[in-house]
Amino acid sequence: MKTLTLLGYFLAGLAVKWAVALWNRPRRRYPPGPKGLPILGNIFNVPLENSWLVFTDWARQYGSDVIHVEALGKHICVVNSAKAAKELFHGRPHIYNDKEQSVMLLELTGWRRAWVMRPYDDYWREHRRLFHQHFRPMAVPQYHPKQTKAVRRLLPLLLDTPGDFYRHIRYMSGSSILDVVYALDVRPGDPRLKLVEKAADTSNHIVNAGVYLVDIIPILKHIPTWFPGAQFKRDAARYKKWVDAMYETPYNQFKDAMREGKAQPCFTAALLSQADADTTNTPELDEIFMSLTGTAYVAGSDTTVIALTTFLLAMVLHPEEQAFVQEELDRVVGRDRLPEMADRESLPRVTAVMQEALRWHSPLPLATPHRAMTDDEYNGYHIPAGSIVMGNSWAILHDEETYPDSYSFNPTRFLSAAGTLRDDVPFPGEVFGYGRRICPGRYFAVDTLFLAIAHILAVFTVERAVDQDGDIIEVKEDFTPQFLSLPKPFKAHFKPRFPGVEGLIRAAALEDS
Ligand code: HEM
Repeated sequence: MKTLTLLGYFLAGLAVKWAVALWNRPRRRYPPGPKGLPILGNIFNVPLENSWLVFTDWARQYGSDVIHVEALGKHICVVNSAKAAKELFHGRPHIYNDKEQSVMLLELTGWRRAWVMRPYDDYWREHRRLFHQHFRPMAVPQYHPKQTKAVRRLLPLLLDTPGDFYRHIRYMSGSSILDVVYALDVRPGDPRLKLVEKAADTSNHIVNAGVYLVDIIPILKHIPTWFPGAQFKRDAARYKKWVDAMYETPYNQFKDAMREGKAQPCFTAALLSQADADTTNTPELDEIFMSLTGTAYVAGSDTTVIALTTFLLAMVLHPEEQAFVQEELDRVVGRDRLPEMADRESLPRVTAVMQEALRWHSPLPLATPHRAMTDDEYNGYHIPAGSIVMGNSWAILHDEETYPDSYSFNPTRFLSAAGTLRDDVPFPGEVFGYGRRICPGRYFAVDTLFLAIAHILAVFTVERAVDQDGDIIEVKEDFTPQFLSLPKPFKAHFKPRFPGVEGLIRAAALEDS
């Protein structure tokens, strides 16, 4: 008992010392933001939902494109303009390309292999270099046949069970990545697809859950799983099994197939054959390759699904924009065949609608948080080393000067009077993040989106569904408020556009199987 009392005094003493040190630390001129409480800072101001909207309002209210809040000694800076994002993330790469290290994600749940979260160091550089070789603009056309196949397999699913469109799109996006990465030909419901979906869901769950106490007090990672309040450790242990299996199982299966001479060309095959024959079996190299291949699925699948679901919501809400794109598809592609990648130059309206869907509501409105590696100054304000620095893509893509009437869904903003793509309205690149950490899968993603949008609008009109009584089911512009933000569930109907659609769809799906 006496020991416990002494321990109590000791901990209380430590807490007071920490609080006094925090209170007495030198005051710096941070970027403006809401005034916080002593010690606790802005802990009660930091928005947990739709934070991009709150940060956008603060930027206006405080008249600064970079704003600052502090919670329990942690500094958070939010960059709300394209100019500041360019200057900081792109212009000062040695400062702003690091990532915050989460104990929950990286140490407890097996996500250490997700190099999207790795620090800005040589290990990350090696991943980035290898990934870029296979996903740069010159490399991605090799994937077009597989992407086209996946999109053409989506069409009969939408025709037969349109009500399940979200599940079908998830299948299309996931299966195309598994095909490109491991040459896996998966059908809906395939256990290999289920495995990666289940593992990927854990990262969404953790990220959307907000802050874990163990990330604030890392020593908690040592408490035993049976301890009261250690639910996070029990969850982490469960997640780790799935996450490890997601990284290891398809990769090891592919290596087995390669040994048996049955491997098909894909990203994993290219990595393995590129490696020096003597070193292919080193555990270090296997770790890097597993990290590269598994992360492609996690980073690329759900983001693409969200972008496509957002596009579908926009089509249901704006039938006139849909008809505008369909007029182009009928004129360029006709009704005797399906669109192809080669049609892209002649389909600027399809590209415009894709860009507008990404701009209107990006899947990651705050991209992913970066971390300042050293102290810095911006516009006379101090940004301390260790700050979390977020690019507010939502604010940048709703800047009225660049995108007038920015809340409206208006694909023609990207088109000239002659109907070509304008080069004075920027591609909404902030959707893919910032600086050296900008999404390296973006060229592949844009190709998938183009193909999917062109195919869907060529054969279907996406419209409001009707209920059992024949009444139209209304749809609202409503998105989930967390980090990965997608349209809240809505109903849509996929109406075949012309007689003969069904034959076209089934023939193409057969051809590509
Ligand atoms: C519409 C689809 C996509 C969106 C909106 C998207 C968005 C993003 C964003 C916002 C980041 C973080 C950038 C930053 O930290 O500043 C990122 C990183 C990343 N993305 Fe994507 N992405 C998409 C598709 C893909 C695809 C298809 C792949 C793979 C084929 C991919 C692979 C990655 C990887 C590996 C990273 C980590 C890069 C690094 O840390 O250096 N993404 N993506």
